[in-house]
Amino acid sequence: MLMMMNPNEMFMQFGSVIATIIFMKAIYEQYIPHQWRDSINSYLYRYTERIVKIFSPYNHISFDEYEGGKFKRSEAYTTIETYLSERISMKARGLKANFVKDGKSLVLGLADNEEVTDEFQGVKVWWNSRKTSSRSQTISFYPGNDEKRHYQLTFHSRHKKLITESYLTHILDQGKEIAIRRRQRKLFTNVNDSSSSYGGKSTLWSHIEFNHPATFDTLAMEKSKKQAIINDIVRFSNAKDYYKKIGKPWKRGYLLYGPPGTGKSTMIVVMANLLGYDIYDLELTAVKDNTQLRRLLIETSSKSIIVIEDIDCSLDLTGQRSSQMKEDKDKDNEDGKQEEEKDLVKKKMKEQLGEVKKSEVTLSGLLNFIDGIWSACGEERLIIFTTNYIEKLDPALIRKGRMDVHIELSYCSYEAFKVLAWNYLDVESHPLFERIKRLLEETKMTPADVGENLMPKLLELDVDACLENLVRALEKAREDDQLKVEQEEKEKLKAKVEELEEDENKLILI
Ligand SMILES: Nc1ncnc2c1ncn2[C@@H]1O[C@H](COP(=O)(O)OP(=O)(O)OP(=O)(O)O)[C@@H](O)[C@H]1O
Ligand SMILES: [Mg+2]
Repeated sequence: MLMMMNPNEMFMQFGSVIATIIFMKAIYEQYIPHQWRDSINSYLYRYTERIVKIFSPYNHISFDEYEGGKFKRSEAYTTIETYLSERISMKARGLKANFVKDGKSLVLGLADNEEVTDEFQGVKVWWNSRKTSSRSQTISFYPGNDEKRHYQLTFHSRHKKLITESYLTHILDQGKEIAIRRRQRKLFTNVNDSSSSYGGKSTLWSHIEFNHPATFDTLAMEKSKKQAIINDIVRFSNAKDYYKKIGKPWKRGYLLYGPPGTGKSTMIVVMANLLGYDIYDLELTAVKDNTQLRRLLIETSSKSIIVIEDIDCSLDLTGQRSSQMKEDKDKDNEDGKQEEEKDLVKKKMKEQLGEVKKSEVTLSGLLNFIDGIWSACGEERLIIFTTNYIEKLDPALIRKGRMDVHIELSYCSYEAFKVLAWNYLDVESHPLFERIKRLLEETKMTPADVGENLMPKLLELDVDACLENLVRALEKAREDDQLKVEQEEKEKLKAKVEELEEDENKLILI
């Protein structure tokens, strides 16, 4: 019939069909009560959908919001919700906003009955967020519809293998990663009685929310060295199968060493921020004994960094195995004695403050903690030691397999200074940079001190004043170094003279 009509007639016919549909819709919305319309709509939708499905070349997979009745939210649904909200909801017209757990940030997701497309290896798929409501049979405190939500994935049946074997795994992995990045991270520290509880269980760790702004971009360090560290930790965090293949626990040790104020603690923070890990700051002197040390390790969660700062003066571990080696070294290293006294004073002060209970943690307990049988409990963990004196540490403590990567954080180089100049003053070049470069080559100044000298002292930012302030500080440090060298020369000369006088006296006596 259609073939015989001329375009005008066809247009007229088409127009009258549309007018009839609009008229029927108006009658329907006018006279059918609202609460019936929902159920009629869902019946209509369900039956049309069934008919469409029979003839359609497309497959569908549904992911219900709840599994096992109404009580347990499906993990797959939550992960897909996270994936869609981060990856593709921006393409959708209808969005809804939810708070994430910490109640601080809003997350946008797909509004109900919204459709959005995604692409995977060149294949297009469609995601629908569906809400169906049915009169609830159960007695509920909140009479009304028993709303059920689900996501529906639609794809062409010729891509069934790719979607079911790769795409679904891909979005679940991505969704989990996004969730970890979004979760509120924690900073744990050990307490020596299980008074605190976490997740409803008593634990030896107490925690606070961890929000530290430092990133690898703000860390003052040579670019190549920084990139090598980033590659190493990112490779580690993606190496679950690799560690399984080589039969090793999925953990990696880092020893950060260098003078005070060179960024060891900052490095720990930027590593945790990059990987989205929690930090367990382990104060060894507060650990009663090896058993408690093992318990602390067992209670740490995966995707975390276990930190022992200043390992050289945490416990008297170094004296337990290499006393002979230490004595030899101290003999010909006078300032070793002063350091020794300094550490002893530090420890005595802590004991007086009652901080240092007599801890019975032994070196072997610690060695096993890091790379023994116990170290295999839990996975995806970094263990980081920091120290100002690497030479004091027992070789067994820092061998490969325990401390796999040794990273020296040292005095500020010119390249590191430029990172700080950008962080503090938003400048990438300046006439004073050449002078500062030369001074940094002649003088040792830690990034902490460089940063402090760059910090604007006035309300408004005066870049020249800040850089001039740093130049003055570097020149003063250079003078102090020269004075110190002259002083040491004088000491040596004086000691030499005394030695000669002694020999002369001996000669006279003979
Ligand atoms: N390389 C760096 N990049 C950026 N900031 C740094 C760097 N090194 C030190 N700082 C700054 O100096 C301060 C001290 O740094 P940090 O605590 O990391 O030093 P540290 O090496 O851990 O010192 P210590 O050995 O005394 O514990 C921090 O506020 C940090 O912002
Ligand atoms: Mg530190």
